[in-house]
Amino acid sequence: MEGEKGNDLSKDTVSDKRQDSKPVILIAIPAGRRNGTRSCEGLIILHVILSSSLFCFVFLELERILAKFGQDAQKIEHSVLIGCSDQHEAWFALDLALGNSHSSGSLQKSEMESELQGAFIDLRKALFQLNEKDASLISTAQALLRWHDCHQFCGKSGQPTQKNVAGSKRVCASSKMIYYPQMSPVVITLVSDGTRCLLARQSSFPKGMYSALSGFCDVGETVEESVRREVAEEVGLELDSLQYSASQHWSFPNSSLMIACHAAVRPGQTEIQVNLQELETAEWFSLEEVAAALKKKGPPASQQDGAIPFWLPPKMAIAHHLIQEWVQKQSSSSNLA
Ligand SMILES: NC(=O)C1=CN([C@@H]2O[C@H](COP(=O)(O)OP(=O)(O)OC[C@H]3O[C@@H](n4cnc5c(N)ncnc54)[C@H](O)[C@@H]3O)[C@@H](O)[C@H]2O)C=CC1
Ligand SMILES: [Mg+2]
Repeated sequence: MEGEKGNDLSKDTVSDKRQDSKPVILIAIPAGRRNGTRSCEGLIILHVILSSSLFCFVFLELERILAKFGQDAQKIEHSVLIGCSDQHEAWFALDLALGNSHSSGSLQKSEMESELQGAFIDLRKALFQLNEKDASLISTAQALLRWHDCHQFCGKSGQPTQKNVAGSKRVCASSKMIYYPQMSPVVITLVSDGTRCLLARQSSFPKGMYSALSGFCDVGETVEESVRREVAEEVGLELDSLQYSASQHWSFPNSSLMIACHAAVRPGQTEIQVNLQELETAEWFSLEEVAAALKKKGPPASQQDGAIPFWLPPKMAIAHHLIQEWVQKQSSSSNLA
């Protein structure tokens, strides 16, 4: 799919531009998994075609499909604006609310798949297959749709809230409260001692995968304070310096703004105390080890003794970007020496 999201198309006026030919991306959030808690992680499924690009429908086609499955075309009003093309063609996303074979009155996943001649796949897997632009659209779509699903009632009056047409907010007519989609800021930090970098594993990570240290920002903290606290909490290190690198929207567990930083400890102050409540392990790795791991694509096969060699997060994760940046910086400074 071509085009940028975030073009100059006002979210509140886009309703007038929504016409029959506008594309819609279909998303299915299974019933029982719609509560927005950590257990939702990785369970959202999306429709992607095998050629690794997003599969979109125009409204008329979608109306026909919904009618075929006995669904009201009004369901399309639940769609949310997720971006637009260079030609100012608006893109919307719709949660199909698919049921399983035991739920009645909802669209059935398998029947929908045969009608669409495609397959719903896990969000994490979809993100691996798509290009950067499409992956970003899909994660925006999932985050917005899940936010709407979890904010149908006003926290003050208890009354139902109403979505605006674009889906950029919800309003309570009774209390006049306006709710906007939320993101949680998360810091992710690659700590270096000058020659090695510190990588850690959480028990929930795939076997053998190590990443940079991460953690949610607390209310009232600056990014710098969060980085220093998280590193101290998770591995007991005091940081000497830190530097911002990049940021990324991340769909898991809900909607996070990942803020990536490089950090350094003073030489000789490298002894770590791993907080085993948060991490499974943390270790210092040399440039050679990290550079070799970066060259591997995806999880390596297990060795004869069953052990999985150390590997790093995939390209689409900001952790990968941080690690790659560190390797480049270290390699160029060792070439200069
Ligand atoms: N894109 C990437 O490269 C990476 C992304 N991440 C993401 O960063 C997130 C945070 O990293 P962790 O080390 O797990 O954080 P963490 O070290 O702060 O620990 C997670 C715990 O923080 C608590 N918490 C506080 N505020 C929360 C909030 N707003 N939402 C959910 N839980 C909250 C919960 O008890 C949760 O179990 C992960 O869920 C992961 O998906 C982590 C590493 C790499
Ligand atoms: Mg953490």
